[in-house]
This record gives sequence, C-alpha cells and structure tokens, in this order.
Amino acid sequence: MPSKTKIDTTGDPLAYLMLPPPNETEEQRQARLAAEAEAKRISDAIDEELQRQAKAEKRSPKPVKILLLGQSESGKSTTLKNFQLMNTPRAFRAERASWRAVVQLNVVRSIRVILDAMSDAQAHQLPQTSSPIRTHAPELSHSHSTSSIASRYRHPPLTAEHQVLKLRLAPLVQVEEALIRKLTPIGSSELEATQLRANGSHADRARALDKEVAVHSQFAWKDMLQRMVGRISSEGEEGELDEPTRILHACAADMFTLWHDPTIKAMLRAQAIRLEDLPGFFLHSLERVTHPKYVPTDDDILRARLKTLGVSEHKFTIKEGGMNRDLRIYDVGGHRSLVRAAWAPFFDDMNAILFLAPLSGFDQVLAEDETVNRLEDSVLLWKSICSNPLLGKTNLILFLNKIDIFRAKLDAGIRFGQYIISYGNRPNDYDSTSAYMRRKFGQIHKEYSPQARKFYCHFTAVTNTKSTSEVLVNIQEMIIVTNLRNLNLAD
Ligand SMILES: Nc1nc2c(ncn2[C@@H]2O[C@H](COP(=O)(O)OP(=O)(O)OP(=O)(O)O)[C@@H](O)[C@H]2O)c(=O)[nH]1
Ligand SMILES: [Mg+2]
Repeated sequence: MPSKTKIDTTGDPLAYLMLPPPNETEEQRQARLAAEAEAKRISDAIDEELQRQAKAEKRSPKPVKILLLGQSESGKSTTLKNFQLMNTPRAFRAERASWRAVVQLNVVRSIRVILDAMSDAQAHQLPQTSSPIRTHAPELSHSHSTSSIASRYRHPPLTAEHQVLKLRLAPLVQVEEALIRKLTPIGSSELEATQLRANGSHADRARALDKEVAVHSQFAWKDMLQRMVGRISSEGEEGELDEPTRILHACAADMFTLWHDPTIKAMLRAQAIRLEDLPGFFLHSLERVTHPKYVPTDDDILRARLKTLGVSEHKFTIKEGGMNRDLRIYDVGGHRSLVRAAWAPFFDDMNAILFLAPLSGFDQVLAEDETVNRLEDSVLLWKSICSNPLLGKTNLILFLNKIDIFRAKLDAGIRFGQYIISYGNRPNDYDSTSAYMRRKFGQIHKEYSPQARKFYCHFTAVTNTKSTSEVLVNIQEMIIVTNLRNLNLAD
C-alpha cells in the first residue's frame, strides 16, 4: 500500500520539495528514510568539523597584516617580491620563466625610447655650434625657453648609419605588439596595455612613457605564461622559438651598437633622458637577456617592471618564537587617478603600513600629472596617511627608497636644491640631502599623527635583496611581537 503522509505545506515553498513521492511503497519509504538519516549524519559531521575549525581559529593568533602603500613606481611590488623570495623562495623561483616576457617587453620599451628620441632629434637637427652639451636638465621636463629647446638638440648630428640602425630595429614594434598580446589575451578586460608611439613630440613621448603594460593583480598571467613557456621548452629546438625571443635575439647586436654609440649617448644626455634610471632597465645585460635560452635571475625579476592594477593578497606562514604565524601582505596599484581611492577599505584591519617614498623622484614629475613633482607627491601622500584617523593606531614604516638612483643622480651633479626649493644652497651630497628628507618625513609623522607613535624609517634600495631582507626580517619580527603584545593587553 502506498503511504499517504499529510504535510501542511502552506507558507513554506521548500516543504513541497521535501514531500515524499505520492505513490511511495513501504520498501521505498524505508530506503528513503535510511538515505535521509545518512545525509543528516554527514551534514552533522560537517557542522561539527566547521565548529571545531572556527574554535581553533579563535584560539590561534589572528593573521598579521601589512599593507604596502606609495605612489606608482615607488617599489611596492618589488618589496612584495622580496617578501616572497624570503618566505617562499621555491614558489618565487618556480615563476622565473613567466617573467621573461616582462623583461623582453622592458628591453623593447627602452629601445623604443631611444628610437623616439632619435626621431625627435632628426626632426630638429640643427647646424652644429660650439656650445657645451647640457647634461643635467630635469628628466623629461618642459622648458619653453628658446635656448633650452636649442640645447636639447645640441649634440653631434645623427648620421646615415644611425638611420640604418633605426630601420633595422623596426621589427621591434612587432615584438612589442606580440608581447602585449601575450600578456593581454583577447577578452581579458583585466589588463591594460598601451604602446609607446613611434613618433611624436617631446610632450607626446613624456605622455607615452606613462602608458605601459599593467597587469591586474587578480589575473593569473604567470600561470598562463608558465604553460606557454613549458610548451616552448618542451618543443626544444631553437628553430621553434617564439616570435619575440627570435626577433630580440636577431636584433641583439644592433641594440647593443645603438646603446653604446657615443652620439646616441650624447643625444640622450642633451634630451635629459637617463634611461638607466627608468624602471625595467636591462640594456646593460643585452647579450644575456636576448639569448634564446634566457631565464631571468632573482635580480632580473626584482628589476622587471609591470605596473599593478587593483589589490592583491599574499599569504605566508612564518616561524616566530617556535610558532607558525600567518602573515598577509597586500599590494596595491599606486597610480593616482585609478586606484588611490581604493586603498581606504584596506586601512581598517592592518597591523602595519609599509609606505614607500622614492627619494630619486626629486627631479621628476608624476607620469599621471606633469605639474606635480614626484617627491612632493610622496610627501603629501605621507601626510595624508599619517593624519588619517582610521590609521591612528597602525604602525607606519617608511622606506625612503631608490637610494641607489638617488645617489647616482647627485653624483651626476643634479642639484637637489634646484627642485626641492626649501633645501636651498646646502651641500649636494647624499648624507646631507637624505638626512634632510628623513627629518622632513619625521616632522610630518610627529605633527600629523592623531596620537604619538614611533617613527620607523629606513633608507632602502629594494632591488637589493640582501640589504632589503635584513630590514624586512626585523620588520616582520617587530610587527608580530607588537601584535602579540597588543593581543595580551587586550585579553
Ligand atoms: N634601482 C632601483 N630600482 C627600483 C627600486 N625599487 C623599485 N625599483 C624598480 O622600480 C620599478 C617600479 O617598481 P614597482 O615595485 O613595480 O613599483 P610599484 O610601487 O609596485 O608601482 P605600481 O604597481 O605602479 O603602483 C621596478 O622596475 C623596480 O625594479 C630601487 O630601490 N632601486
Ligand atoms: Mg606594483
């Protein structure tokens, strides 16, 4: 006999779904009840496990969270790479091959800057005068006085051989396009890729320099490239190299000649372009990085430049005081217009903010706003972070970064006081200028912090893994210990 169970289903739409089939036999009913009992047993076991995990999580210390902040190109992602190299070296190195396309793109970009400067110089080629070459003009600054415009083109003239070199390097445009395609597959709206223009005025070039390949932090570009690289290396033969690698290898000698040519060097000096200070500079290792079997070293990965969009979370487990601690680092994109507003939601729960201010930016303007000096932008950003009430209790750690480039600029005779007016005529050496900036950032920290807190400040070159890891180990320790102390106080 089919069983007839009467269930009141009014008001509960789910109850209909739970009804037994209308013509259920006694045997079917027993089987259904047994299945339901088994399902309940499994469900209860899962609930129990979840409760156990939740209790365990409550007992174990909360993860320690560090947010990396600073303007675009300040070195946030490079600092993250240092954390990865220090805490998960195997995973960091497993991604080596994926970085090759980024290094290749960086090489092409540097060559494109030279080719653009050549076009600019050729368009303005002047009869030679005996006036000296201006060597220390502000990088990509725009001075409109006739004499300064003339001095931009006061160098030995470019010759027919230079023109030939330029034509021979034209296939690099193709490489740039192929690499951008590789990093930005069709339909991937998460990526923003733009190219440098082949021609264009000085102002155009300054604007174009801002346009670079950016990768969204959530996009798994490394996995994708890793698979492609795996395919290429398993194919093995040199004849089957991917197009960018093949063309870059074929153009290597011409790129080398171009970069080492004295007239080109004089032209770049006259146009105040210090390529070696720009991010992603690899022209000093052309032979190595254009080799068909090139695999990036740790150092190359740290120097490779790929702009970040969005925010990404990176988890590490580190040993501290004989215990495993969960460390989370957040890397954000620092570009002014796009992302700074997106930082605020991350302020709430951070144990520390690691703020990067590149001192080397003292003679540069922001890529996104040519009226703003980069160092001044860093100072203003620091002021807003120090004074933010949401961050009143957060440890702020300042990295006065890129001191290697900063030193090189001072050594080249670029005058700090010419750009940082308040510095005046004080000595133009590293010790005096860096101490001045440390004081300046320290004063802001003291004056604007909602309540007194310690000023942690380090002079860094985060592309130097050895010195950076020493600083980061201390910081990790300090933050974890402070976190534990606060937890104990809260108990
Ligand atoms: N020479 C030198 N280069 C550095 C230093 N710090 C960073 N760089 C380079 O500067 C470039 C920019 O660094 P990133 O870490 O990508 O900058 P970011 O702050 O993440 O920039 P966004 O993602 O645009 O916000 C990279 O090519 C780095 O290798 C430094 O101390 N010295
Ligand atoms: Mg970044």
